[in-house]
Amino acid sequence: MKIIETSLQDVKIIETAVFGDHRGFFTETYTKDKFVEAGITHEFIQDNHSLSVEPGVIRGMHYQLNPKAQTKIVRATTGAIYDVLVDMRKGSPTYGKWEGFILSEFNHRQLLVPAGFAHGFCTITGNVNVEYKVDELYSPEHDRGIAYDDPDLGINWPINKGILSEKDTKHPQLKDAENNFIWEAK
Ligand SMILES: Cc1cn([C@H]2C[C@H](O)[C@@H](COP(=O)(O)OP(=O)(O)O[C@H]3O[C@@H](C)C(=O)[C@@H](O)[C@H]3O)O2)c(=O)[nH]c1=O
Repeated sequence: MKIIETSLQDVKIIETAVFGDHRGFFTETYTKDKFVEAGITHEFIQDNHSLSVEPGVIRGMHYQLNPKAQTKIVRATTGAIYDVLVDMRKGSPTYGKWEGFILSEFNHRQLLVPAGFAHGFCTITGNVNVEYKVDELYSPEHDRGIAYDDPDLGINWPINKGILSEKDTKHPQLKDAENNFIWEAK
């Protein structure tokens, strides 16, 4: 298993060994011992799965407030997404910064999204299945978002006009968002 650091503090790309043959491939997507050895020690207690039918669907930018903040491990099992994270942790060296990552059925990459990051993605193909593990249960009372098109963030999405849920058209900018995250050095 390979761990690749990113420009965002504590965000990591995970590459598991993929064994291809004439039938297709096999990979262990989550193996507790290997992940713990790589420093990913969270207890993942819920698995999520979404389907986005069209290219250009944007879901985001989502987070849950403490004490229900979630660490996530995200992957695309069909199609491809441009997955974006924003560091919302006050005091973090990368506070207010964003980075985008291609996650696809072809690169098998998974992304570790630490608690305190807003997370969202844009589908760049049709029929995109995204699956992710979380270490806190869904809590509608703690569920929050920031605007995917916040001009202060300037996220460079791969499309001009996304297909969004009604909820996702109404999020505040980062500067006006409810935010109780503090970065802690490891
Ligand atoms: C996230 C979630 C939603 N739901 C319900 C609430 C709602 O009726 C329906 C659809 O919810 P949403 O519109 O929030 O789904 P979606 O926009 O796909 O939300 C997801 O977006 C990505 C980017 C994330 O990072 C996730 O954590 C999550 O916020 O599913 C659950 O029951 N459990 C969950 O864990």
